[in-house]
Amino acid sequence: MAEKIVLALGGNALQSGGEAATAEGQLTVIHKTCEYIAQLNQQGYEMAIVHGNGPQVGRIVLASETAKDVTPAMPFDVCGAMSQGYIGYHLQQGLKYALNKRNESFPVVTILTQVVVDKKDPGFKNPTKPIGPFYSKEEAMELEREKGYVMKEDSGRGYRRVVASPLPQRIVEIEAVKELWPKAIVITCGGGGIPVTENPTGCLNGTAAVIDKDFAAELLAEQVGADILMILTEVEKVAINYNKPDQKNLDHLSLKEAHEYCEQGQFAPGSMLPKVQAAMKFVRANPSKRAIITSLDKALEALDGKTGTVFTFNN
Ligand SMILES: Nc1ncnc2c1ncn2[C@@H]1O[C@H](COP(=O)(O)OP(=O)(O)O)[C@@H](O)[C@H]1O
Ligand SMILES: NC(=O)OP(=O)(O)O
Repeated sequence: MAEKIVLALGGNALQSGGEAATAEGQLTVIHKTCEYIAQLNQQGYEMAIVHGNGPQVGRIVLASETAKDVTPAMPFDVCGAMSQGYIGYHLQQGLKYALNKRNESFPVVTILTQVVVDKKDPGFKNPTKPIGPFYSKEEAMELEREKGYVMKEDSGRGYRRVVASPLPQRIVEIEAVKELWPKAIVITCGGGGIPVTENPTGCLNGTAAVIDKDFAAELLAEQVGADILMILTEVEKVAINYNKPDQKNLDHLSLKEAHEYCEQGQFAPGSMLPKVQAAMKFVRANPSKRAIITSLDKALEALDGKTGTVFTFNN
């Protein structure tokens, strides 16, 4: 039987580093990304794709705020929905092209996905999710003063606006995902899902936040019974002493080892830490399964056990 994979696509799979997040730039990068995904499809894996949206939703929010004198600014959740729509559209186009080249006519579908979060999630009081472009320290301080943004340094790459990132609790469209999965490559929970809260009558309301796509991918992987959670980012392996002379890249992490390294602060919050935590959560819930963190171009090799950092429950 085909193995089921949930793929979480990081920023570099959608946009090249440092460049402005233009639609054209994104489509060019996505075409390359889709070549790798089509290879996985060719190998017979059943896949769902979850993608990030930090740069995109940040720019949509900025554009909307800038245009507020001519048309009312869009609420944050609507900006999230717009980012799901346009990234999904690009992935559908890129995947169709890559599959056609291989004479495969597999359907590809994007599901606009809402994800329920808890109104009382502590994430609402402590913004951590970086969105939009990078700024210098001086620009960041001015934005804090002028617009009331919360700005934070992002992994040595510059300053970015940070917003609330509550944990995903429930995927509203999960039944549709399960229905479509065997018949199509499903793009779902984009940008971690459109964050909504649920009132006691079951009514859903959009909320101002950006859910972490690695945590949403993990929740999805659990709910569809995926065999593998694969988190694709810029680095081939997770490291300890990252960016230091004694950096050590890791081939394998048991739950216990990963926990110890987290305690030591080896993984940067807002970048590698949520990926490691998502991988740990998946293997804790599925002790016989594995999670992998690697780069997009190494995905196939990592599935063959040749590279990447593999997380398992035990050693
Ligand atoms: N311990 C670590 N091991 C490897 N990479 C790390 C580590 N700590 C921080 N990083 C950085 O985290 C980045 C991944 O986070 P990020 O760029 O936010 O993810 P995404 O690909 O989802 O956009 C890596 O490219 C690397 O620069
Ligand atoms: N929503 C989200 O996690 O986006 P990034 O992967 O771009 O941070």
